[in-house]
Amino acid sequence: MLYLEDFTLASENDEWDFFLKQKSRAFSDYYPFQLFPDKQVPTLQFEPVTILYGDNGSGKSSLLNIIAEKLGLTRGTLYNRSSFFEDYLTLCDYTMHVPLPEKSAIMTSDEVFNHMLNLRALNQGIDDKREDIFKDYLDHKFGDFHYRNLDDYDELRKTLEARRKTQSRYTREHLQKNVTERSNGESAMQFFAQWIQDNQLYLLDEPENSLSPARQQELVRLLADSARFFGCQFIIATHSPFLLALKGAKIYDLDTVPVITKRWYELPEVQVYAEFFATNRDKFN
Ligand SMILES: Nc1ncnc2c1ncn2[C@@H]1O[C@H](COP(=O)(O)OP(=O)(O)OP(=O)(O)O)[C@@H](O)[C@H]1O
Repeated sequence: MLYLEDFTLASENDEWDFFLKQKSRAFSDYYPFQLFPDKQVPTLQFEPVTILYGDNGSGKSSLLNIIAEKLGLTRGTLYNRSSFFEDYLTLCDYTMHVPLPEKSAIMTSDEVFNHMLNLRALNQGIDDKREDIFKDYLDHKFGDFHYRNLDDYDELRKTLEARRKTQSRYTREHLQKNVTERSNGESAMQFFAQWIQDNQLYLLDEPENSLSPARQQELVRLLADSARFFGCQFIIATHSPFLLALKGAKIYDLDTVPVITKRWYELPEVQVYAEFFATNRDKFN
């Protein structure tokens, strides 16, 4: 599905005009101004899956964030805009094919990381509570309790229960189970599987982070199916050879001047992997 048809960054002339109108010159950092003119980025024409490729610092994340902020996409963590970000956005333009679905969002590694921290905090809370329940069990099992009147009924009930049950059974029955423990990669994959909904536009910034090669391939299947069968559009910044090889994806190479589209096997990073495995082929026999 196509929601966002194209996106045009501020032109070099727009950037110059903007600076000529500035009264103050007291800034040393004009980000994201001055990042893209030298790269000669054309109007980006999107497909159901479009990938932004480039070396570290080539501007993939910046481009994703500019698109996300211009479109007003939802994001799970705060984005710290620089002083000139808003001015820059006014100089960008885009075409929507159909109105933007309302749950469309950008996802960066911060969101995945937060998800993992939340799971851990939840389990930590449960673990802390377990200590309280252990203590409660021992107090009731071995405490010197005397029933006096109806106000003590609750304590009596707990005392009888503690004397009847083993510590582990008592704890189990009073405690919510820990959220299933997962590795970082498993949690990240679970996050994507839960987070991606039908018929939305998603911008993903290096979603391969913390995923093993096998899980990256699982993510590729999820993204391919979501785009093909469930009405999603994706714009992805990535270094992952598996994601770069996503079937039918259009890839913009931000390292080439002017920026052009390439096939996945033409990309230098993919060729590095190919050469490495070709050089070491004898070790696999
Ligand atoms: N908030 C910011 N303020 C100033 N400069 C920034 C800011 N964010 C990024 N930059 C600069 O913009 C350039 C592009 O960075 P960006 O993070 O977009 O690259 P990237 O291609 O996503 O890199 P990577 O693959 O390492 O994630 C870099 O030189 C970076 O230092």
